[in-house]
Amino acid sequence: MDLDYNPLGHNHLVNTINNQTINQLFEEELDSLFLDGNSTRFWRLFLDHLPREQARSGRISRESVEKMIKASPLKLESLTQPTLQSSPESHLIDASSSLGLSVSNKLSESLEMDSFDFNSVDVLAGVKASTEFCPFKKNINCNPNERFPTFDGSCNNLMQPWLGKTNTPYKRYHEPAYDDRLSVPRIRSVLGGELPNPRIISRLVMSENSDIETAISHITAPFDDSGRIVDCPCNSNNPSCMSVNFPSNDNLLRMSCMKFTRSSAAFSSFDCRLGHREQLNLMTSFVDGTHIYGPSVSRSRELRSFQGGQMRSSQPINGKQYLPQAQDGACRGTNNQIKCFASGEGRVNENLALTSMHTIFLREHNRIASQLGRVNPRWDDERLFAEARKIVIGILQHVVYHEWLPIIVGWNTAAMFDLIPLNENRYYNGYNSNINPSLSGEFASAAFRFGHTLMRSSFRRFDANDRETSAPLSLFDIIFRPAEAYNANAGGIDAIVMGLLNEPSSKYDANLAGTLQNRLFEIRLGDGSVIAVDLAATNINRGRDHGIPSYNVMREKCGIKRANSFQDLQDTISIDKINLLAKAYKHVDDIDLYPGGLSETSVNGGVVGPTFACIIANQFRDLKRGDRFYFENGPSPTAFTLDQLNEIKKSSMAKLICNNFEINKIQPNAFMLPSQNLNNAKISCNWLPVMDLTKWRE
Ligand code: HEM
Ligand SMILES: [Ca+2]
Repeated sequence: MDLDYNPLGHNHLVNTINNQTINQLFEEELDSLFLDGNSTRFWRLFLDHLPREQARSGRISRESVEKMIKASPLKLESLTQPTLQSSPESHLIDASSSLGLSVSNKLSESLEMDSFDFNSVDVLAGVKASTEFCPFKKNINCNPNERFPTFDGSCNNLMQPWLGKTNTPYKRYHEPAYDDRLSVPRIRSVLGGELPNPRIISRLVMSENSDIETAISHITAPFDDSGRIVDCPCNSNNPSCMSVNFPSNDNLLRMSCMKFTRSSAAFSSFDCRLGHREQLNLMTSFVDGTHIYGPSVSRSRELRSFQGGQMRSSQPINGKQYLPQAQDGACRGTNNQIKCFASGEGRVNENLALTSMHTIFLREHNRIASQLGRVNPRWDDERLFAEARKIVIGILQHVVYHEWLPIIVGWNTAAMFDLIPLNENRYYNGYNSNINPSLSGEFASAAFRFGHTLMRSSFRRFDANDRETSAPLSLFDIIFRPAEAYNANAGGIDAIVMGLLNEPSSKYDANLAGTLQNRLFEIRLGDGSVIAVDLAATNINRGRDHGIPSYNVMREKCGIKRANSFQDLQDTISIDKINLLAKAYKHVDDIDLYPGGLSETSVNGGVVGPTFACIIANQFRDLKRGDRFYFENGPSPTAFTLDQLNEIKKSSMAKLICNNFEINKIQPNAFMLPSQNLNNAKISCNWLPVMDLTKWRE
């Protein structure tokens, strides 16, 4: 089922609202919003930094604004994503977008709109904030012949160069479900009263169960995406805070409440139309290796060695190539001896399994750059780096579309959604500049978080000959704790990768590992009290914060019959799980998308259930058709030659691991467990096709 949502329907009524009125409203809101003197000044400084037609008196430089931001009383560090720092740019967008939301509220009041009437939100969407209050930079100059994608994703789409760029709003597959249609989180039950507390849902529906998948290797789990959060104290009245109260009899996590900060606000469109609150994607949306190379030119430069096209690396144990060590330690329990790792993505130390995925791609980049250097001895560092990056992005896309997605959404869905790469000697001609490649809220805030249920609570480690090197690691011990990467006797990162290959993932279900539900980012205080995060409750709360539609709404959007009762869910959810949902929720329409989707039975031949498969498949189709640099595109001056494309199509996750680890035998499909029968039995690495880089000789 194709998902489509166009927020701009009826905007003829807007003609009554002219630019001057809008500007005046923005000015008034600016003055009234931040009553205490300091913050008024603070936000004014932000807004002064916006592109203005008339210079404001007392205007200050960008550097001063950045200094102000650094010194600001806002705490940028977040509890749930300690390494994600918001940039001045995203603060700016938050500030002006919040202003836009207040103006939207004022306008709907003054025009006596009924904010529950969908048309009135449409009317707002027809009104644009004037450029001085619109933070998105629109005058991006692109070079259409540039062969390499930008680091921040801009200029991928030459007609709308900001599509898919860092610091741009998410899109939606369905209209948002905010309680006031604009920005108030979805917390109202359809029966009146409040939706059930996310922690209670988490405990009733999502508590740990240790079932494992029988076919899927643990290596499916560590793929990650984007986002941001600011810190928020419990029970705060600040409208940005949405703490989750904990029941006093909670025996798994004794805490009065879980802190939770709403994601920053963003205008939902680049021309800053008023209307619903949107969220901001800090990373590019494309499958473009941002996690390897960083989301900006400056970050990419920090990660490069500037010799032979190589990325910086370290060799802490046994001469093995590791990610470079980070200067600042955001890792828990880190002291001077135990260094965190650095990569293109702040969350690289989140857990060691994720760190190990980053390590695979770092090694592959450097291996390819070295080989290219031998093929083209005249290429300088810059050229080698850029070409190796382009190849690595191609390999990443090939692995994701050819091997990984068909396992996640099932081969049939993948084929139906045009996700499967073509056979060799053919270019793909499905690129369409009208497709918006941005990530959708339903995808990022619910469906793609399915990975959380695949995480197991322990990780075994093996050497190249499948002998266990050391005792298993607990998930708890590897979250922001890189110490075991440096344990040479246990085989370091390499042994963790071998473990992921040989061990099943946790089952696809509504249950999350106990560490994720009750002990994530746990801090024990001197007085014996505990602060921790429940990731299940967080995901539910995040969905409400973002106005993500309920499970039933998205089910229907995906072409599955809308359920009128809990019993009606039987077409996608087994009875025992329906019973759990019915215990937690009063009405079938109340079920949040995240636990609803995770309760579904997996699609045939896939991991996720039908609703998440639909959201994920739509998203990856948009990411393919909307990506001018999608590796199979061509022929064009920016594309691979057919010979080169054929080489990229030889790549596989298994070969990536063979290329970069001491390993003799591996299952050809690394995302599936090795089998005894011929399907996926381990074979010698030498039997896997080898990419021939001489096809890049110039
Ligand atoms: C030990 C493993 C993992 C941990 C500890 C972890 C933790 C987290 C946390 C704390 C958040 C932010 C929640 C919020 O405040 O809204 C998050 C978001 C997310 N996670 Fe994970 N995660 C893990 C693995 C995964 C995996 C394997 C996947 C996917 C395959 C995944 C996909 C996502 C996505 C898509 C988001 C939303 C990002 C955004 O839009 O901001 N995570 N995760
Ligand atoms: Ca599970």
